[in-house]
Amino acid sequence: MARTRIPTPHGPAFLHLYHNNRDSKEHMAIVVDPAQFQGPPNPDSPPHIRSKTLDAVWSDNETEMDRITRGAYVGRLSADSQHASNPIHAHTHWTGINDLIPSPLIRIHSECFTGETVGSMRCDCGEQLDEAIRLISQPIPVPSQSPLDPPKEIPGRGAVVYMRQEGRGIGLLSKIRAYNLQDLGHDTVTANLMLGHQADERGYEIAVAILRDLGLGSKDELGEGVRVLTNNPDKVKALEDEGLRVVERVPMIPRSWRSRNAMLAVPALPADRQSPKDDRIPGATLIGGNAVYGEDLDKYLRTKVLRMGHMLPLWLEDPEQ
Ligand SMILES: Nc1nc2c(ncn2[C@@H]2O[C@H](COP(=O)(O)OP(=O)(O)OP(=O)(O)O)[C@@H](O)[C@H]2O)c(=O)[nH]1
Repeated sequence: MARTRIPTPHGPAFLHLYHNNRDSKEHMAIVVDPAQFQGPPNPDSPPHIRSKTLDAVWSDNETEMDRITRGAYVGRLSADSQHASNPIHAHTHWTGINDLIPSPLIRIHSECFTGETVGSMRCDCGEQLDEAIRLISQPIPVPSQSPLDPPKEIPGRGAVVYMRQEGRGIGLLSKIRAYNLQDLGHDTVTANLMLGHQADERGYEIAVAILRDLGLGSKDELGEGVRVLTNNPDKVKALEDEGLRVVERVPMIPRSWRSRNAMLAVPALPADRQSPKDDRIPGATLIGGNAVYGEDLDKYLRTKVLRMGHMLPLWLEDPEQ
C-alpha cells in the first residue's frame, strides 16, 4: 500500500491506496484526521487513524527514505520535516474521555465513473463523495466534564473507503447497457436483472479489511466502533456480517433535497402524510420534483427507496398515483 496527503475543499486528508489478494483492483481509503498533521499521537487526544500495514517495517533493508516515500511518515511531510513513523508508537492508545466523543464516522463509497468524473445527473454519486468527506470533516462538539469548563470541539475524524465496485459491482460496460434499458423505461433494479446481474453485486470483505487495517470498527480495538454514513440497510448488515462494529447508522441525505429551494418547492402534504424522521417511506413524490433534481436522478433515488429499501427521511410521491 501507499499513502499521501491530499488537501480537500473540506480540509486536509490522507489518501491510502491498497492492494489486496481477492481482486486485481486498487481500493482506497480517504482518511480524515487533521490532528495527524500536527505530529505524533498523544495520550490525551483520540488515537490517530493509522494504517497498521503502512506503519509496519516491511523489510530489513528498507531505508528511512523508502518508508517516507510510501507514506509512513508522521505530521506533515516537508523539506524540513522528514521522519518515518516509529511503528511502536504509531498506535498509542487513548486514555482520555473516550466515551464522551462520538465514534469515527465512515462511509463505504462505490466507484461511479459517470457520476464522479463526467458529472452525470443520472445519480448523485459525485455529490455523495464530496458530501461524505464534508460530513466526516465537521468539528465534533465535546461536552464539558465540569460546569467550569467551556464546551470544546475536536476535529472531525473518520474515513471514506472508496471501493472500485463500479455500477454496484456489475462494471462500467454493464452499467452503460443498463442505462439504455433505463431509457426504455426500466428502473435500475430491473435493468440489472435483465442483463443477468443481481440488483447489487457488491461485497464488503475488502472494505472491512481496510477499516480493520486503519483500526476502525474492529471488535478488538478500544472504543473504536464506527458510525456509518448510508441509507442502505443491506449495506449495514453486510458490513456487520463481515465483522465491522457499527454503533450507529447516519443518514446520507442528498444535498439538494435539504436545500432551502428544495424545501420551498415541497407541495403542502396532508397531515397523514407528514415525513417521519428517519424511515423507509412506501409509496410516494420526490420533494421538490423534477424542477430541482432532474428526471433521471429523481427516478434513481425513487428506485433506491421503493425497490431497495433505502431509508431516506423524505416523502416520495409516485406520479402514477
Ligand atoms: N447498476 C447500476 N449502478 C449504478 C447506477 N447508478 C449508479 N450506480 C452505482 O451505484 C453505486 C453507488 O451506490 P451508492 O450511492 O453507494 O448507494 P448505496 O451504497 O446503495 O447506498 P448509500 O450508502 O445510501 O448511498 C456506484 O457503484 C454507482 O456506479 C445505475 O443506474 N445502475
